[in-house]
Amino acid sequence: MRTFSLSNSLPTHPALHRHFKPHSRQAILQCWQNGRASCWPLINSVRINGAPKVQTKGALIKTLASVADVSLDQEAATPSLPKGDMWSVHKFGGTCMGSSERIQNVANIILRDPSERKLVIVSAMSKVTDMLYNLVCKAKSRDDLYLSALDEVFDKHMRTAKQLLEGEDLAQFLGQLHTDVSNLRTMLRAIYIAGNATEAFSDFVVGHGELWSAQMLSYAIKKSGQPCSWMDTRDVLIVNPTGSDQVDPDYPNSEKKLKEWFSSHNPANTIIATGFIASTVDDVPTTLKRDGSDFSAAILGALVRGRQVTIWTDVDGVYSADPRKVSEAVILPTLSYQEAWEMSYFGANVLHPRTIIPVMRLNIPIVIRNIFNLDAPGTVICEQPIDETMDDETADNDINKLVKAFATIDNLALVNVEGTGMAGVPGTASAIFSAVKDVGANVIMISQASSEHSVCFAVPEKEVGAVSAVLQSRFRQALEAGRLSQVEVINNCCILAAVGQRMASTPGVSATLFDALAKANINVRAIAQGCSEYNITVVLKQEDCIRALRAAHSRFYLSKTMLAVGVIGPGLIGRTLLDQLRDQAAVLKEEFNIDLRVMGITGSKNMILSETGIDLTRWRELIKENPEKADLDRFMQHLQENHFFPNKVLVDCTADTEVANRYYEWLKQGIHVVTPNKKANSGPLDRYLKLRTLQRMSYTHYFYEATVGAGLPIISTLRGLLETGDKILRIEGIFSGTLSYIFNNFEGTRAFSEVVAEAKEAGYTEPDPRDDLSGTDVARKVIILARESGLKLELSDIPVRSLVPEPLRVCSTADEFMKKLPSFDAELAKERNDASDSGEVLRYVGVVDVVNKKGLVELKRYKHDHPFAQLSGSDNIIAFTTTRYKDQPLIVRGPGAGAEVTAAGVFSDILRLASYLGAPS
Ligand SMILES: NC(=O)C1=CN([C@@H]2O[C@H](COP(=O)(O)OP(=O)(O)OC[C@H]3O[C@@H](n4cnc5c(N)ncnc54)[C@H](OP(=O)(O)O)[C@@H]3O)[C@@H](O)[C@H]2O)C=CC1
Ligand SMILES: N[C@@H](CC=O)C(=O)O
Ligand code: NA
Repeated sequence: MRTFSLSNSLPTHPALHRHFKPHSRQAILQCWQNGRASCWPLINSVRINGAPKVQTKGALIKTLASVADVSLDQEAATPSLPKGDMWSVHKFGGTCMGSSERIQNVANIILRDPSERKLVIVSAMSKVTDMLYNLVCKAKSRDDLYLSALDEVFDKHMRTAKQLLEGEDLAQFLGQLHTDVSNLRTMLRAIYIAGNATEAFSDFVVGHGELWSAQMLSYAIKKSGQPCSWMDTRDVLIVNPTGSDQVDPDYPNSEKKLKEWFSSHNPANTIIATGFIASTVDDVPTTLKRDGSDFSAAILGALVRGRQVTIWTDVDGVYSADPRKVSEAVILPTLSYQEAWEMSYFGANVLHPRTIIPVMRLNIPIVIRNIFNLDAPGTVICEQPIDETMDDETADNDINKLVKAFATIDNLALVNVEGTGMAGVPGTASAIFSAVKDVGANVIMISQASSEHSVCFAVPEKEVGAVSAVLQSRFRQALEAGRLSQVEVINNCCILAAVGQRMASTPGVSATLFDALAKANINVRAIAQGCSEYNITVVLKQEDCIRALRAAHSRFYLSKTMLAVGVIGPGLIGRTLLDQLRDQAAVLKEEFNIDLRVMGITGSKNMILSETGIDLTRWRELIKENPEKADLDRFMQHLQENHFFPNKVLVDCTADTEVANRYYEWLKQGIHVVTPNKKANSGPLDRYLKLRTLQRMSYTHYFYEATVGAGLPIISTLRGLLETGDKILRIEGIFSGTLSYIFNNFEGTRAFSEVVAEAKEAGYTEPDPRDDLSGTDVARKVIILARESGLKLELSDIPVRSLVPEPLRVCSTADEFMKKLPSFDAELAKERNDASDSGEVLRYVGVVDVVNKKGLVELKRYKHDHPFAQLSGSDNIIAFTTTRYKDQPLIVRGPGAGAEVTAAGVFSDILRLASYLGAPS
């Protein structure tokens, strides 16, 4: 018993009142009043009142010690057993005991453990239990091969022992092995003759694997000079069978037997005990069934009141998600018993729930460690662990820390029983589930909305046929009478569960989970969360499973926003963007928690794809040296099928209408779109409206800032005005970087065609400069802004003044056009000179006249002092006249074309997307 005395100040100590609920306070005070009396049971019954730092019983005692001068004395836990806290309990599974080298390795680990007393539970050598079961099967089916199979078992142990042991120890072990095997031969012969074996017979045979491995390990330790005993746990562990494949430990009888064993054996301080095997109260050999050795370790750990139980496996600990599905999954340093329990249900590599119960009752920590990686500290499972890395306030506020882990269950079906006749009718749920029970189906989750019009539940897909049939027949009358409308089966479902004890009572956790799923465009079919709040379960489409797991994991656990990017059109803008992404990727990852990966690059002829992200320092070589034939369908599919990244974006850096026509399909599939290509927003109005409607209805984003004024904030400024309730009256300006450059530099000293060639060279023009000179590019921008302002205009509604000489409109290529342009220089020179003669300059302007619902594009003359006459380079200038900006328009001005600024505009749309998806902004 632990006993302690408390100072006089305890009853009034503020910490006592702050940290503990009334009944706990009472228990503590009772301890205090009893002075050195037996307080541990009372302390054990104390329920912790969410006191952030006082979350384990150990921490409670420490807190009491600090606030109230508690002095701790420790006496033996059980009079005839060595003191509880001295015992360090280990369990080594079959893989750890797989060969002589591995057994020696286990011995070394035990030898290095400095604990005063060690209790080590071992499984049979790997595969031996199966070999032994197989012997029984063969004998039962009168297959003579059981004899040679028994020889194999014998040989395996003899070989191992010979490699591991020597001298007297070896002789003793082999002597025992001979005796056991000859007994087994007799027993198997009896089974062979009877053609049958009782469970006790079978358990007796199968238990030999543990007997031999425990003895070998015990000799190996002794060989190194440390005294060691071995324990046949059939002498100690008493269990009661409670059904097929299940037993309950009989603690009082086991404790009694354990004390007797200690007094009769007077064992060494290190004891190697057999896992898996036990006896019934009638002294019949039996086993602990599935996960038996873990269970043995937990029961024995509890019986000796161990300090901790270490379960040695071949993984570094418990992961935050299945690492085969989420490569960013991390090892959890701590888990509460309840969390481990939840995780184990979902098949995580943790203990079976029943193996947790014995130690959980006594708050003995379980440590999961990797025998093949001793440097890994493993995962500690204990009563609500304290995360020492964060202070209480952060812990409470940080939603990302509240969810510990995520898990999934595949191949489920949802059954939805629906109808108006269910509401307020007691017994409906019971009738449904008793029918389900009758066909032996396992109900994995249940959900019923409070309107009571439907109950839905998930079962393994392979069981749903039987469930559906039994419900149809059991509820035939109700279905025929219309009280139930349907028993619906939804196949191809899976479950995603978020697990974390601290989710309890914390607002925002489920919102964050659902937000992450919505942003990854994942539809949730059903939801369940018990009041314990340890687990939020959502049912999803099977095909979304891994994507959902990754979206949720990255949102909560890594708080990194992962975005898979597909770049279409590595021309001037596309390649500049790729270079900017290359230069900025590391900073975004480290400082902004945004993980951008370019998963594919495609031009019109060639493409390259990657599963994990293209090396952007080498993409030019890769696409030249090892390309695939370009195929936009496959390109999109590649991005879509990569479940690794929950969020995907296609960046269209072409000027192609065919590519733009695909945005609708991409958005519909949950792929975000970012583009500087004007074709979609200035194409047919109905197509544009359909696209915008779809995008507004979904969580999928479509950004196109660079379509007007390149990197200048034109679209976002306009949106800001509209969204805050301003009314746009007129938008007017110089929207073409090319035409701006041309007229800023066409000053009479150089030919028109020469200046056009310069603009093309500088990267201001469209792929075909005729798009700029014809006024079409300006008209497209006018249309984009007009539509954004609510006008329903078509491109053909905008009259344009084309600067492309009539005969050159038919040139088949841009190059041909550029070659022929000089012969038409005289025409524009005249127009320029006329303007100059009257003290004016030429400027190509666009206007969105919202008041009169029209747009226009024209070549106008301006006086030298007009702001439009003062531009330089490729400057755009855009003036917004609005209800709020009426006397003085809001003006945005700056370079409106060019590779760097345009690519930066596209890049900043990608980052805006990342921030919409949850990245810090
Ligand atoms: N230049 C600027 O200042 C600004 C440009 N923009 C816009 O940026 C976009 C790109 O312009 P820019 O980089 O100059 O053009 P480029 O001609 O340099 O590049 C176009 C790219 O698109 C590719 N491409 C064309 N059709 C397809 C297709 N069907 N499938 C896949 N790839 C295709 C081409 O590939 P391939 O070579 O294999 O045919 C090429 O890589 C245009 O929409 C333009 O309007 C917007 C604002 C400013
Ligand atoms: N060619 C365009 C590029 C930007 O959209 C221009 O010159 O403005
Ligand atoms: Na812009």
